[in-house]
Amino acid sequence: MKKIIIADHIVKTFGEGDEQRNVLDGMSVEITESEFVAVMGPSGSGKSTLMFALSGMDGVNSGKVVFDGRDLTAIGENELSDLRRTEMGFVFQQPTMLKNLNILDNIILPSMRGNSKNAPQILEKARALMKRVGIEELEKRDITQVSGGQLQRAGICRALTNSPKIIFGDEPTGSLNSKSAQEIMDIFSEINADGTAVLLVTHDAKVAARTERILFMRDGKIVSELKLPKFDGMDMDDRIGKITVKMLEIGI
Ligand SMILES: Nc1ncnc2c1ncn2[C@@H]1O[C@H](COP(=O)(O)OP(=O)(O)OP(=O)(O)O)[C@@H](O)[C@H]1O
Repeated sequence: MKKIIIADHIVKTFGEGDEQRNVLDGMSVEITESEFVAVMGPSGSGKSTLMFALSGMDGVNSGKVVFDGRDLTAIGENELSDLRRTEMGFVFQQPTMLKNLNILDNIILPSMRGNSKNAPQILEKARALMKRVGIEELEKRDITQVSGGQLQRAGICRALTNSPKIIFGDEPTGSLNSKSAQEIMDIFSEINADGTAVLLVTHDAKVAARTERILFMRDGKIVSELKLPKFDGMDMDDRIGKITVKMLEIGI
C-alpha cells in the first residue's frame, strides 16, 4: 500500500536555553493511504505537536515529512497552505466557525477560497455531506443555534468538502456526550471505509478502539503500537481491553 505520510527522524524543539526541550525527539512514522490510526499518550507527550508536524501546520527543527511524495519541510508557505486546503482535512475538539455566517457558508468557506469558479460543485458536495451526516435541515442556522454534536458534524463536512486524502482529528469527540461521540466515530469510520485516511489524537480508549492502528507516544517518541482488525461493531469491550493492557504494559 502507498504511504501517504513518511516522517523521518523529526525533531521539534520548544523553549530556549535551559528550558529547551525536544517535544518530538527524532521520531519516525509512516501512514498508509486509507489507514485509520489513533495517537495516544499522556498529556504533554507530543501528540498534537506530531499532528501539526505531519500536516505541515507547524514546521520541524530537523528531519523530513513527506506528504504524498512532497517534502513538506522543503516547500514554501503558499504551496503548503494550498496543499493543506486541498488534500488534508482538519477536525478539532471545538470547531472554529465564524459567528456571522450560517452553517452552510461556514462549511463551504475554506473550499471556496481561490476556487470560486467551482462554487456549484462545492455547494453540491457540501449539501451531500450535510445530508450524509444528518444536518441537511440546518444549513441556514447560525452556529449558536445548533448542538455541539451538530456543530462537530458541520466541522466534519467542512473538512471533507475538498475530498481530502487524509483527515486529522485532534480530540474530535472531546467535548461531546458519549452518544454524540459514538455517532461522530461512526462518521469517521464511514469516511475511512470510503478510502480516506483518518488520524485521530485522543485520550479516549473508546475512540482509539474504533481505529485499526494505535500509536502510543511518550516524551516525543512512539514507544509502542497496537494493530487491531477492522471494527465490526461487536467487539468494543475486547478492543478497549487490549488498549488498556498495552497502556499498562508500557506504563502510560
Ligand atoms: N507553541 C509551543 N511553545 C512552547 N511549548 C509548546 C508549544 N506547543 C506545545 N508545547 C509543549 O510541548 C509539549 C507537547 O505538547 P502537545 O500539545 O503536543 O502534547 P499532547 O500530547 O498533545 O498533550 P495533551 O494531551 O495535553 O493535549 C507540552 O509540554 C507543551 O507544553
